Amino acid sequence: MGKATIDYSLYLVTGREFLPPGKDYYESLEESLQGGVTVVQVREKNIDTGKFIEIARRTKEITDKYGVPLLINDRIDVHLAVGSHGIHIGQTDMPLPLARTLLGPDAIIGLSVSTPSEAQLAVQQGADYVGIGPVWATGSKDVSAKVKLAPEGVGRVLEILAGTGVEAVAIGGIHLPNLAQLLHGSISPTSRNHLSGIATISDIVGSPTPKDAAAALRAVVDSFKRARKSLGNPSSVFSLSSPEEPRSAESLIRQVGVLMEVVRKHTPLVHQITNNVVINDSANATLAVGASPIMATNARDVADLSKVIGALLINFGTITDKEGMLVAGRQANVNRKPLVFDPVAVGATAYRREASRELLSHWQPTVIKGNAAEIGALAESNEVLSRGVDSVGSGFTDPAKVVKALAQKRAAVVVLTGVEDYISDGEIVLKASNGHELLGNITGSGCMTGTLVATFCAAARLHYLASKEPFEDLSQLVQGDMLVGALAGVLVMTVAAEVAAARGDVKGPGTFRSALLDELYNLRPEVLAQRANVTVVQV
Ligand SMILES: Cc1ncc(COP(=O)(O)OP(=O)(O)O)c(N)n1
Ligand SMILES: Cc1ncsc1CCOP(=O)(O)O
Repeated sequence: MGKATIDYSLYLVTGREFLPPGKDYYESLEESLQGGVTVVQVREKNIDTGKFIEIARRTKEITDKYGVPLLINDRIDVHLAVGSHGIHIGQTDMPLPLARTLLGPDAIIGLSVSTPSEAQLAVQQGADYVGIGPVWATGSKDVSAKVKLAPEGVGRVLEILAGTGVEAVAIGGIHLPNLAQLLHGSISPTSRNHLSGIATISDIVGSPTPKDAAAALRAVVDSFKRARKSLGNPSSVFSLSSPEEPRSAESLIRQVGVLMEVVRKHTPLVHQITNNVVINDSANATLAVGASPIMATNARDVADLSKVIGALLINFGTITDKEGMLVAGRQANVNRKPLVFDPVAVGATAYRREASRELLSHWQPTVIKGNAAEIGALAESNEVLSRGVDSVGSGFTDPAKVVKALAQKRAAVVVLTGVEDYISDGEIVLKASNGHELLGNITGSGCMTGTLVATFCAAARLHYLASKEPFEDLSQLVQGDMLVGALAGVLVMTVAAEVAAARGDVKGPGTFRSALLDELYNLRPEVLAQRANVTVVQV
């Protein structure tokens, strides 16, 4: 019959034990197919062969009715007995070459992989597709001994598969609220390969309304795939929001001016979970540029807030409320609000490294902002070390390359602060050379920059939504040009600092600190445009 062509967009793995009480398996299956499931795998772990064959046979009658391919978990005999399209096997099941010999070239054979080397072998051995996982913890299978890949780990596997023709679905703990994070965060850093779809048990099987559950997941996956296809293969995840103008330094500076006006006109609410040292200065900086700060940290508070805020800043300088950070960030993704992550001193302790890993596997940041030591730690470079919250040494040999690579790896805009600031969305790199050395003499100036980046990312989103038909990409985590938002935060802070430092009444850090607040308040787009020193760096 020839090999089936499979659309892997929404892959249902069955699990009768997860059905809601009273829900019939076949009824649930049929509803999920009506909702848009594109491929089904019958997975039965503790069942007699006769019963397995019976379930697979009846399942096939239903999948055939909807023209959806059927695969069988592990069991070649059941596959042969019911004439399904193929099998899915794991690393400890029958070896793939042997399964291929037994089944012939036309059978679909999928293999579970967790690492790039397993993916490499899957390609060599002729797998048709791979199931990459577990992405997150799940109640549907005991994966306690397995590394949870998170979107970034899925991306590392996708890198290996690029150009091989082997398709990939991710599996494990995938639900509607983390789906967009997974799809975007797993785009592979260099080749920009992406998932063909997602596999799930409980999100569909556990639902009392599987048709709706499947339709909701399918809409996000379809939307993501459509957007990736229509854009070719852009290296910036934010290119999905198609920049308004060519990205020259002049046009970007002009757009920063527009965002300054947007903030003053719309006063976005900027939710900040930040450290004890800078709460007051950050709130005042937000007010000074015309936005409104809210500094809630409690997990019970932050979910409701997410619907009304313009953007979220998560600065983990004193990591007092990690639960609040986890919930707020996830909600920002769900509500498609910009999320700025400031991983203060992330390289300084094992606890911080672990906390950052946990946060970044739980949500997808829009912007990551840090000094050289922090960016170095996230980029896994040991070129720059930290001493407490500060960087030591003279910085990266090639900072532009580091920010661009990290932006690609993390599918986020990356801002590296220092004497010169570097900003990249993974496509272009900007160098901004404003600021004043007095910024280094007041505590929290880096944190305030993070605050302003969040503020202007909120403005970038508002500007986008007001100026165009919002594009219908349900999988897109944010709408608007976040590169411009990040640049605006950096420029407003550093240009205001220059103006403040030049004032006759500024005698040192104390007077500078108050003058800075005044100049943030007084700064106008024309002055910013005159002083902004931005260049596009070729990498
Ligand atoms: C699509 C998909 N991906 C991964 C798995 C897991 O398969 P395996 O590793 O063989 O584990 P069990 O399913 O047998 O517990 C899968 N079933 N489907
Ligand atoms: C079979 C399997 N393999 C890796 S995780 C997993 C379970 C996926 O179930 P859920 O979608 O409910 O997390």
